[in-house]
Amino acid sequence: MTSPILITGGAQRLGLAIAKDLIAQQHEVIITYRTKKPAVDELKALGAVVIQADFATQDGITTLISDVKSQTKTLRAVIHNASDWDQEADTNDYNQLFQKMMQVHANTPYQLNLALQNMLASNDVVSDIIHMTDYVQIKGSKKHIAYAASKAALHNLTLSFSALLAPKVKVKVNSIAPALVMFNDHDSPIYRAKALKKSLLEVCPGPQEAVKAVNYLLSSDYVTGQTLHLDGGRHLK
Ligand SMILES: NC(=O)C1=CN([C@@H]2O[C@H](COP(=O)(O)OP(=O)(O)OC[C@H]3O[C@@H](n4cnc5c(N)ncnc54)[C@H](OP(=O)(O)O)[C@@H]3O)[C@@H](O)[C@H]2O)C=CC1
Ligand SMILES: Nc1nc2c(c(=O)[nH]1)N=C([C@H](O)[C@@H](O)CO)CN2
Repeated sequence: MTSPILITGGAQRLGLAIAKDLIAQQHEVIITYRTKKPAVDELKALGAVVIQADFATQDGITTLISDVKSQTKTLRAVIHNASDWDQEADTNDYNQLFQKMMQVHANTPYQLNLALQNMLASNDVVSDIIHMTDYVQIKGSKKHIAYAASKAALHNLTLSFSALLAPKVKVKVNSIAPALVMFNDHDSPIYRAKALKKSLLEVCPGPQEAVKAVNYLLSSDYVTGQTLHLDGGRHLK
């Protein structure tokens, strides 16, 4: 019996690339999406289960948990990918910004992991939780302060849940910490040139770099409580 892999925020960019790759490997995939996009119908046509969910509210989290439980009794993995990259310059309501960042990047993975842990434990073989964090978990970010703090909190969940879910239940829990992996369409040429210079390799690898990292962690029998840094050597520059 194969158990599905749950990916939050799977309707675009890294989450979509990961979902398509896992479907191509014959995994059952469940994705959540906040805003309906053509990719949602594309994934459904490929056999994925697609669930609309906005984690901004407690009801959104609670409903998603219930929806997943109505879909399956077991899980092979949960990939916490859903994220907003918000910055302080875009608001003067810092309380709302901080709450929003913590809600999507820390509170949601925290509650989903606790609610779904038994489904992960019921999988025939070892299972995985993957937290998509960020390079800035180790150094902060002066332009995305609340975002960086929430990603650091998410990484701390990796440490706590890896200890909680082993050895009694065999669930590996790891962070994937990208730096610049995929530009946004609106990124200007000046921004792109500046961002590339921040790493040693000075490249933007694209979403397949995250796909490869996910597949490595899923294939591992011994990595847990770790961070896979996808940063092009930025930490040494
Ligand atoms: N791209 C990169 O270079 C980097 C990415 N990362 C991390 O990797 C992961 C994937 O990155 P990327 O693909 O660029 O992510 P995106 O910015 O494309 O966001 C992924 C999805 O998250 C969804 N989402 C945002 N907020 C919520 C919410 N409250 N409830 C439900 N869904 C929500 C978005 O939905 P909607 O479509 O409705 O907006 C979006 O589709 C993220 O966690 C990101 O922080 C880290 C460093 C670099
Ligand atoms: N949810 C998102 N988080 C992040 C994104 C993104 O597009 N969506 N992008 C980045 C940058 O690539 C940054 O790592 C380099 O400038 C960070 N987080």
